[in-house]
Amino acid sequence: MGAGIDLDNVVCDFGSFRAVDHVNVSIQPGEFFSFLGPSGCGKTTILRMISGFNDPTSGSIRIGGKDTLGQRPNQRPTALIFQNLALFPLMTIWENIAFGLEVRGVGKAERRAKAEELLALVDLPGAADKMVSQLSGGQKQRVAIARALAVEPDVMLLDEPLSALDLKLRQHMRAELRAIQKRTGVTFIYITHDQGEALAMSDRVGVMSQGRLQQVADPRDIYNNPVNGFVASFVGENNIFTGTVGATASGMARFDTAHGQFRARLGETGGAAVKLYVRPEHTLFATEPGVENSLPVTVTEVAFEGSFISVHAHSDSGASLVAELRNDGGQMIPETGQKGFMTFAAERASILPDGIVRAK
Ligand SMILES: Nc1ncnc2c1ncn2[C@@H]1O[C@H](COP(=O)(O)OP(=O)(O)OP(=O)(O)O)[C@@H](O)[C@H]1O
Repeated sequence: MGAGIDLDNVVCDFGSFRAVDHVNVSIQPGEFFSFLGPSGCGKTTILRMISGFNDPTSGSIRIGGKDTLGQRPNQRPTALIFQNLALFPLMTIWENIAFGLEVRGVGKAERRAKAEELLALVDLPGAADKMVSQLSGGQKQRVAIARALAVEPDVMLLDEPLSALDLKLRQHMRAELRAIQKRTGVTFIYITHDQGEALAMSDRVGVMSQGRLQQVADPRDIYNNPVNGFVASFVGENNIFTGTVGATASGMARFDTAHGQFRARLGETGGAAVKLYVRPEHTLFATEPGVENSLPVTVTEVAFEGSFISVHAHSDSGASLVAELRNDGGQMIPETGQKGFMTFAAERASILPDGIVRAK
């Protein structure tokens, strides 16, 4: 069974630069947890601190309830997987997988048996005697995972392990990784800048910006109820309006903009500057105006994307909007140049703080 990990007010400074800024999170035993954020937001630094390759400047990290202070990487129950797999090309697959066991003095028959067991777990039965060069990118990835699992870690730390694979394989490996994690019960901590990957695989996601954890929640909540403009924009697309909050009632508010008055859900704004965010898939094109949240527009482009159709439009007041319509035959698809209305339901639109969570 996997171990839980507690990050308690963790800070990491490189000289005067603060790479990780007061991060607090408890990851549950057996959880698949992803840190998601743009390049340079501090994800790798968090992973390196958990594995023991970097020390926190302040704060503490507990693995399985034990403080890791002073523990070297090889004293921690963690295994690390990188994008660069570093498999040994001159060893067979089973020798690669059993390498960590050999280092620990485990006998050959036992090593071979363990390697076979792990190959079955990662869905590569029969590959034991092949060479690394005979495997595809996705198969090599599975071997790397089997090799990391061979030493029976309580926590697997994965640093963008799928980013070198092509799109189709990456999508397939998402499901594979998730299945392997559930089969083993090992805690997985996954870092990625790919929101689709994080949402598809994780029990919970921690979204980061500039060293700070912005929101920790399950994937649906991250997407449907982002806490601020950074999370809303990093995890998905939006139509965005600037304006000011008017009258409020039961969690909803009027929002006054240069493009008219709208009504939307009011997030935790804390007095900060706000904007209105609505997803393209919650924006509709109609020939008649709706009762509220309806903007007269002219369609500028209709892009066929396969499962959906993107309708780009300009409002008479100068706003640019996008609606994504499902290609299910149930919706009227407008043509370029057509006049009409972009509308959205108030319950699907959110007024959120514009910026990011600042350090305390
Ligand atoms: N050893 C170091 N010395 C100085 N600055 C560092 C060091 N390691 C990381 N940084 C800086 O800390 C910040 C966070 O780096 P980190 O590698 O954690 O980001 P990341 O979110 O993993 O990004 P990426 O996805 O590009 O790997 C970056 O601005 C980086 O330049």
